[in-house]
Amino acid sequence: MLFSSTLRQNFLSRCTSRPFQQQYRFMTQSILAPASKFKLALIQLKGSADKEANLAKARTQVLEAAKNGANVVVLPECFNSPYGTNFFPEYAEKLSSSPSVEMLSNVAKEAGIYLFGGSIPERDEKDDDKLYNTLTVYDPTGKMIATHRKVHLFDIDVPGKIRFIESETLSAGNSLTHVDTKYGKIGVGICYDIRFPELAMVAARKGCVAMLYPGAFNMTTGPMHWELLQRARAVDNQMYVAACSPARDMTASYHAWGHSTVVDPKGFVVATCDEKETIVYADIDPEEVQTIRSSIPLYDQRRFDIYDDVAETVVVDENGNGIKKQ
Ligand SMILES: O=C(O)CCC(=O)C(=O)O
Repeated sequence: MLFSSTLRQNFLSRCTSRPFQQQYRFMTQSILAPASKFKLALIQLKGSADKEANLAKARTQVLEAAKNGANVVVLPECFNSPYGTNFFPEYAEKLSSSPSVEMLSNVAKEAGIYLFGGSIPERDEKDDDKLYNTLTVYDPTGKMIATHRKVHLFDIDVPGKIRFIESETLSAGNSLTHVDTKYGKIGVGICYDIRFPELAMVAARKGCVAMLYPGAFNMTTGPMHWELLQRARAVDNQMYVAACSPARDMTASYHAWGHSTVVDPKGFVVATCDEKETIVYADIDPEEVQTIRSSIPLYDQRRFDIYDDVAETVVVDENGNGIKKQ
C-alpha cells in the first residue's frame, strides 16, 4: 500500500480548496489515495438484440477474466442492448428491479472482483419518461458501490458520416463519480465523457490512480480520436486511462470501433486489440504514477494564480475580444 496514513487522507480531502492548493502547491504533486497493484481486464463483447443472451455472455466473460487473474473488470457501454437512441426506451430498466443489475451483482460476488458494469439504459425510478446511460459498479461481495450517469450526451453531426443525437431519448447525469476500491480510487466516465478533460483532471486531483471509460466509438470518430483521447487524458493527468468498447458487429445498425485499450501514466498504450471479441488485460501499478509525477512534476508547476476560471463561459465579441457570457 502507498500513502495509507489517515493524515494523508485528511490532507487529500483538504486539497480540493483553491486557496489551499495555492498555499501548498509543492505538497500536492504526487498525492494518490491509498493504492496498490492490480490486474485490469476490459471485456470487448459482441452484443445482440437479445438482452438475456447479452447478460449470459457478459457473465461468462467476467468469470473468464477473473479466472485469468483480473481483480478489476470492465464491460462496454450499453452491453445489454444494441446501441441506438431508438433502442434505449425498449431496453431501459429501473435499477431497483433490473435483471442486468442482478446479474452484475451476482457475478461480481461469484468472481470475487470489482466490476465496472459497462453501462445500461436506465429508467428513472420516479419519472418513467426519463432515461439515462448509466454505469453501475460492484465490489467483490456483490454490493453496488457506485453509479455514474453519462454526463455529456453524445450529440454530434459529421455531415455524410455520422449523426447521433443521444439527447433525443436520454437525459444527462449531473455528477462526477470516484470509486473507492481496495486497490485505490478510480474515476469513471462514459464514452463521450472522455472528450471533456475536466472529468479526468478532477479525478486525478482527487487522488484517482485511473480513469475507466466504457465507450462505443464508431467508424468515423474511432480511428480519429479513440486512442488519442485516452493518451491525452493519461498524459495530461499522469494517470492510467482505459476504455472498453463493444466488439464490432457489421450486422448491427451501429458499428463500434472496438480497440479496447489501456494507456499508462506516461501516455504509452500498454494493452490493446482489434475490433473482434476479446479480453484485454493490463497490470496497473500506482508506482508508475508516482514515478512520472516526480520526473515531470506538473502538479508542482501548475499556475492557479494566472488561470481564468474555466467554469465561466466565454464568447467572442465583434472586436474579437473574449467576454464572459451572462
Ligand atoms: O465521441 C465520440 O466520437 C463517440 C462517442 C460515443 O460513441 C458515445 O458517447 O457513445
